[in-house]
Amino acid sequence: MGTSEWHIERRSSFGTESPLSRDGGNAPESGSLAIVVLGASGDLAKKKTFPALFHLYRQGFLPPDEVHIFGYARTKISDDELRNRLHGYLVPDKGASPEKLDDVAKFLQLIKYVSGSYDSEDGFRLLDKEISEHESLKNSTEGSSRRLFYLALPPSVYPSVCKMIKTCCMNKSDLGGWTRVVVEKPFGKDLDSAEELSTEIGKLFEEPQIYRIDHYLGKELVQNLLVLRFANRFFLPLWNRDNIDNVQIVFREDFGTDGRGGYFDQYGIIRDIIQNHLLQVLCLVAMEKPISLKPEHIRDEKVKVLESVLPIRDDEVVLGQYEGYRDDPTVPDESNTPTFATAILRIHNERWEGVPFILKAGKALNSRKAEIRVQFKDVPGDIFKCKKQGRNEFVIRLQPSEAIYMKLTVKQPGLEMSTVQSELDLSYGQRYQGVIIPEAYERLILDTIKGDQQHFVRRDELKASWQIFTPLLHRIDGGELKPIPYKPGSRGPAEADQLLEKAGYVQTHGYIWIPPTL
Ligand SMILES: NC(=O)C1=CN([C@@H]2O[C@H](COP(=O)(O)OP(=O)(O)OC[C@H]3O[C@@H](n4cnc5c(N)ncnc54)[C@H](OP(=O)(O)O)[C@@H]3O)[C@@H](O)[C@H]2O)C=CC1
Ligand SMILES: O=C1O[C@H](COP(=O)(O)O)[C@@H](O)[C@H](O)[C@H]1O
Repeated sequence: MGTSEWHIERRSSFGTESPLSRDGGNAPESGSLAIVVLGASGDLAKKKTFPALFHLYRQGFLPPDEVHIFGYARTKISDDELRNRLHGYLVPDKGASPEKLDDVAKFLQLIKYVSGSYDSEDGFRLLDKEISEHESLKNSTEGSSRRLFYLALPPSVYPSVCKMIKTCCMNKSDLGGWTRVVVEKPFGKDLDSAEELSTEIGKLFEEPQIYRIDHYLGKELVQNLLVLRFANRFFLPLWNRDNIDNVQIVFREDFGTDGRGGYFDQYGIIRDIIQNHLLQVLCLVAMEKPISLKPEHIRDEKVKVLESVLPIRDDEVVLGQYEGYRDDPTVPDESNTPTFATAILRIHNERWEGVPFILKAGKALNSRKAEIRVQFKDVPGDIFKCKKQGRNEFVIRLQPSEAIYMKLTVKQPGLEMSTVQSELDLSYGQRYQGVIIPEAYERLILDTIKGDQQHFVRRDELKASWQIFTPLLHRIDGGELKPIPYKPGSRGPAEADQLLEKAGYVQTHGYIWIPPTL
């Protein structure tokens, strides 16, 4: 089965053949695989990349007779020191069984560490030597070597690191094989810098070799969006401006920048969350049906949506900054960086004309959640006076407690004929008991090994997304727009709720969805 088809991943076998996803049309799906985590000493590597690799290993996707993992960074540490640093992040479940602990030890033995700089050949030549040694030990005769470079690094070093990989570390085999690079967000700071970065990397690698990761595309319910929309008759006729009043895509965190203030202050909430994660979700909610599930067909439709977005109006933006944000010593006292933003995007096409897409993200708020909330218009000719109960809503809770629920009006059970708002609820914890939902990074790294780019951002998508936000970001950077202070632990600035109301969102009072407990 090809990776371009919708399928359930086979847990027992490693890799599937996909003519479409091969880099050079000749990529082997077995043989030695070197996974190199650059920036192995950093936060992302220890919290996400290595744990994701560990989970893949435990499920049999990284067979030890084929795979070796390399950490690379400037910090001078030994193999064992890196392993010790990672150890605590590899046993997330409390009271792990002795077998699981044994898995951790075996996995850690697959990791080797190489220290070197990001802009000189010495370190990368050493890395290449280590990879080649591993390949000569593990390469199977019929297959060929595969090299995956994961850049868990600040984007400022991407160009030099890519150049070093290209100069020193490419896959050597003439039997095919491949070299792929995974780059983390943020890809640039605005349209020009993103294009510059893309051009520099594009001179070194072909687009099928570049995997721009956006981990929201690896979340279970984000991956479910196309199925929900295009495999259900329910939604087909309703999913348009005639029935939908407004759409909210919301990200909330109940903690602040927590030790990442220095990084965050250079970017702000729009570059950190909205321009990438929330906009990717918007694409999947708003795009037309692709002609097939081939990655390029899906990505073509996403680009069309992005290119249909109208310029953002200043009066449809509310920015906020939580009180205490500037207390972080790495944040300048005069920082104008928003830690909260609500922005309305308007899609100028036949399906969505007039429907506000409200993107909202904030740090240090009163709760942690990410969701898509599709609010329908009022029922015409309402004989039940439903309006007082609230509108129909279709909500996709991305996290925590993954769920899909539909708010609808029903008869209040009992003798009286009165109406009440209730819900049809598909809560994953209850419906899929015992099913472990894979971590986004786990799924996406597996896709890079398989050569499936469906859930990665293509260069033209990236460009179109920066085109939407760059004018607004430049006005914020220039101090023309100022964030409104808000209390940590609150809903954010009250002005954001007023904007929502102005955009047509009608809040349901007296009803709250509570995730069912088992
Ligand atoms: N952390 C997170 O939760 C997330 C991070 N990301 C992205 O992933 C990438 C890595 O993030 P994260 O791990 O947090 O970053 P870190 O700041 O932890 O940096 C990773 C490693 O890069 C090296 N490094 C740091 N600063 C520099 C510099 N100025 N020049 C050269 N090397 C440097 C350090 O290794 P050494 O000094 O040993 O070489 C460090 O251990 C970034 O692009 C980030 O935006 C994306 C989503 C979430
Ligand atoms: O990319 C980022 O995402 C995290 C939130 O990810 P989640 O999967 O926990 O929702 C955010 O905290 C961080 O600021 C941002 O860089």
